[in-house]
Amino acid sequence: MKVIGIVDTTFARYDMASAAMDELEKTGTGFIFQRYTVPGIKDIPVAAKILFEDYNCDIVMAFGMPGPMPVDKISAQIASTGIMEVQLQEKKHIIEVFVHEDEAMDDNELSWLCDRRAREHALNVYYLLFDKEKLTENAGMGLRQGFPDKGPAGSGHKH
Ligand SMILES: Cc1nc2c(=O)[nH]c(=O)nc-2n(C[C@H](O)[C@H](O)[C@H](O)CO)c1C
Repeated sequence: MKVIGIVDTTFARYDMASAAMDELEKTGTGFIFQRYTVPGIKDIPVAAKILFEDYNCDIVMAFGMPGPMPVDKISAQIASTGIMEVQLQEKKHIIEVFVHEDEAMDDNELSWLCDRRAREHALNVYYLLFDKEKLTENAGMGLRQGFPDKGPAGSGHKH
């Protein structure tokens, strides 16, 4: 039985964690969740570390929403750096699912984007845990989580 850690924030304006857990439950079995909600993105790294060390998580999904102000962008950079550090310390993945509030033009698009990105990254987590070859099949395919995929570049050059 694998343990999937879920960290999310009260700062975010959409419940991405519930969307991801719903998607994972539709996709397969063989895992349980440990959820840990913190105030904001800078609180995520230590929450993820606690989930790995005290709750035996095998992988963590980290959901956060940086706001639109320069101070929020700096907070996102700090949070990401901390998340990287925890991944290297623990030798385990943290899939960072951040939606910047200014990626969307209005609240409707924001909620749509959050839901899509959370669900698509939930599938990535499932594959990382149970079916790694599935991701290799899609290597170089220009996949995006949320907005439409970009697809592979060109068709002329083959290795
Ligand atoms: C400026 C700022 N911006 C954000 C943000 O854009 N998104 C977010 O989730 N949290 C933000 N926070 C809160 C911090 O991440 C953190 O929760 C507090 O500093 C308490 O440790 C802060 C302080």
